Amino acid sequence: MKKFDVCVIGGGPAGYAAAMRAIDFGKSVALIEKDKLGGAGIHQGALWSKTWWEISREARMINVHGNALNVGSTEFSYEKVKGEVAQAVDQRVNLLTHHMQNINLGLGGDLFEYIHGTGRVTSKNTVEVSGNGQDQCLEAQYIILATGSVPRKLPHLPIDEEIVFTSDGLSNLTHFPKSIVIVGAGVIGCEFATIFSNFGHTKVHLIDKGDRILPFEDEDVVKVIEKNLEAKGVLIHRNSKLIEMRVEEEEVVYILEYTDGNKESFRVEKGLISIGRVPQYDKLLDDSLGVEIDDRGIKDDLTQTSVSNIYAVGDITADISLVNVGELEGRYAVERIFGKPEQPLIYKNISTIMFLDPEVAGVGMNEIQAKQAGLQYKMVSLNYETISRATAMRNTQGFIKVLVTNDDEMNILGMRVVGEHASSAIQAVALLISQDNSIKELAELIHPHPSIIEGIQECGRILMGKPLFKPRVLRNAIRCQVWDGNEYQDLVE
Ligand SMILES: Cc1cc2nc3c(=O)[nH]c(=O)nc-3n(C[C@H](O)[C@H](O)[C@H](O)COP(=O)(O)OP(=O)(O)OC[C@H]3O[C@@H](n4cnc5c(N)ncnc54)[C@H](O)[C@@H]3O)c2cc1C
Ligand SMILES: NC(=O)c1ccc[n+]([C@@H]2O[C@H](COP(=O)([O-])OP(=O)(O)OC[C@H]3O[C@@H](n4cnc5c(N)ncnc54)[C@H](O)[C@@H]3O)[C@@H](O)[C@H]2O)c1
Repeated sequence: MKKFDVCVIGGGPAGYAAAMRAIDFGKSVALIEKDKLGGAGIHQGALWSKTWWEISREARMINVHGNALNVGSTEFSYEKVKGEVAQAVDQRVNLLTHHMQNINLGLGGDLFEYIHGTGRVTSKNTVEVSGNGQDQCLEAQYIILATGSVPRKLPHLPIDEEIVFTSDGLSNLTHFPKSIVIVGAGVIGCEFATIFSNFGHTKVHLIDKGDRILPFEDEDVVKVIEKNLEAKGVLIHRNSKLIEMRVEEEEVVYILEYTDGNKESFRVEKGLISIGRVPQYDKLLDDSLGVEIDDRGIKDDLTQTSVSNIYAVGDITADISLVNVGELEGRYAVERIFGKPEQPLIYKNISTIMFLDPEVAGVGMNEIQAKQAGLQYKMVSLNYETISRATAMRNTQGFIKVLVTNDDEMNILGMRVVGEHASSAIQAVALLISQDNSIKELAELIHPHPSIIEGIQECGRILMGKPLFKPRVLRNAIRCQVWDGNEYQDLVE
């Protein structure tokens, strides 16, 4: 039986990051992957969907600016776009593979081994690997579970991955459908509504069980996204509930019931179900192990499960499903096992981008979360029209919104940026949040010009009462208020 210091099950972002960090400690590590290296970080997930999004944006630009450039209307070839996306995926897998294949060079021993097969933890220190024609059993001092998540399904939704898809099966599509209904208007649903509507070949219908799209995001953010989706012909179903969905003559028929009791039936070519993801641990653990599991998934205390040498990282822990969080947890678990973690595992400064139209970047709390936490906070919101980079881009749609503590310190609680280059604005604020630091730090820091991040600097100056643009003059572009637990009060007269 081969022996390793660590056995990592799952070769997605969390597992890969854990394995690579173990090598830094000079530990022997086996990385087991049952399907495709990279997991949802690459395939049918982050990289794949972002490549679709990037190309769809270019398509949209060509369509929008076509007249000015004398291009006229353009048909985009589904096959060619799909081919380009496949190349992006291959490129990334090739990089990881090359890196993995050469990782032992110069280490003075074979520390790393990649094993293709399905892993199953049979005892506290043993893992069985099957399905690759060479079943084997490994012994490991520590085991890290990183088997990710899969799309959530419900019995009344007829998912067949041919007519009604999840994101996992969407690459089976062979053409831009004439119409598609997307059930679940969260991150995946709205990203694909953006992608399909950007190409302009598909009529998109969008449904959520919440009373609006992106129900977990602030209303001002959602308003901009809704407006742009609807401008591209997306039908957002409101005040209604999906009561039936079926496949009929190779098309999707669905019935909505409105709040007034009326019902309406719709027929579209395809369906996409994006109602969340669930952790994947089916048949992963022998019952005798006693790893504690609750209705959300495997229970962990800062990545350690109830069995002391078994750790769980990434989507399997059912907290936050993001590549950066998976990597953070994977690295943290290994540092905790073999040394002292360099940083505590904190989630309050996790940053995200939602790839919509325009992009939405977020770090820390939004207003919904701050209110749920019962906080009083100061809020400043600054429209893109005040930022000269946005003027230069000829696109001033969007805003920056910063939340800070309602005291003299004004420590940053969170930020949302909606607009072009939104993601460029996140890093500095993420750092300040992790340090429990104040917006004042940014107000005095010299920023590059012209840049979107100058808008964050201006937010700081507004809160400190020394902005370039006076809120009382630009009332439509600047809001500066305090939420006192019950209502907003203007901070500038
Ligand atoms: C459509 C879509 C778009 C997304 N976009 C973004 C984005 O833009 N940004 C972002 O940060 N996140 C995004 N995510 C989320 C992100 O992809 C996941 O949070 C991340 O991939 C989780 O990493 P993981 O390693 O925990 O799991 P996964 O990536 O799911 O990897 C788990 C791996 O484990 C393997 N596995 C499972 N069981 C076994 C077993 N028994 N033995 C061996 N191997 C096993 C699986 O085959 C898989 O390769 C997106 C997800 C989806 C679905
Ligand atoms: N850009 C990114 O970072 C990115 C992109 C895609 C996915 N992801 C990750 O993947 C995860 C999964 O994405 P997702 O969009 O599936 O989940 P989600 O939690 O973002 O959204 C699910 C949506 O489905 C709705 N819903 C739930 N049950 C429903 C039902 N029965 N009928 C109608 N609507 C229903 C919810 O109200 C919610 O709005 C996300 O939480 C995110 O962490 C991240």
